[in-house]
Amino acid sequence: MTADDLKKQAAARALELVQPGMRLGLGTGSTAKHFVDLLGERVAAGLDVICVATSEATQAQALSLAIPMSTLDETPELDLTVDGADELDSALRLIKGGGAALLREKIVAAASRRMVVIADDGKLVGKLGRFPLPIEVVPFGLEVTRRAVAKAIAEAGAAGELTLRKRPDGEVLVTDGGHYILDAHLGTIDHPEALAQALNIVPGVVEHGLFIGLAAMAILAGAGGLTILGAAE
Ligand SMILES: O=C(CO)[C@H](O)[C@H](O)COP(=O)(O)O
Repeated sequence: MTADDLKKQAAARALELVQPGMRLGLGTGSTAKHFVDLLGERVAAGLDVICVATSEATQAQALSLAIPMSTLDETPELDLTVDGADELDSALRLIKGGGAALLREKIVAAASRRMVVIADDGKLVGKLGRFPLPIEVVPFGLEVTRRAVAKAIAEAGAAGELTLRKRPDGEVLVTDGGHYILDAHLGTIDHPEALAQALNIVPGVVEHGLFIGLAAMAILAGAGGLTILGAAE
């Protein structure tokens, strides 16, 4: 079974949580893409839902499948958001933003009664930090912000290189919100809450990829089947 098959299995299990009439947040990335594809099939078969996307890419995918789309301004309270993650631990603390959508992903997750993570079980780690932590920053004053981010990371007891994310063609990546991303290569994050708080107050930091206290459940697919973390309902 391929990693993509596992992602699809997790997405299919998450689809079972969707009820008619629900207001849904749609995540971003290759795993969330499976969920949106499967949801599109259910919508084509008559399921009534209204959705908000976490990225322009997901918005385009959902519209191509004729999924009814809204905005957070029109639909500020969501019942369920289903999204992928780059890493998670057993306390359902996440690193997100590998697909550069962390800002909208966090806003949508926070507007949802319930956030469910779907992933292959290779994303589950004992300690967060192997995946570089994405930190979204405004382009203005980048070097000043980079130094302040480095200081905040050190104060939270972590250390590692900060790299400005580039696109495959070598140009600086610009997010849907018009910002840059600094990836913090930390190796391990011993104190995720402290790091999140330290980053929250750096001027120029728009958002960071530590999602703490947002996910209520994770559906992890592995060779041995599905593992559910958190509250199943
Ligand atoms: O946070 C994200 C995008 O910003 C994604 O959810 C995360 O990168 C996981 O992606 P994938 O399902 O492709 O592994």
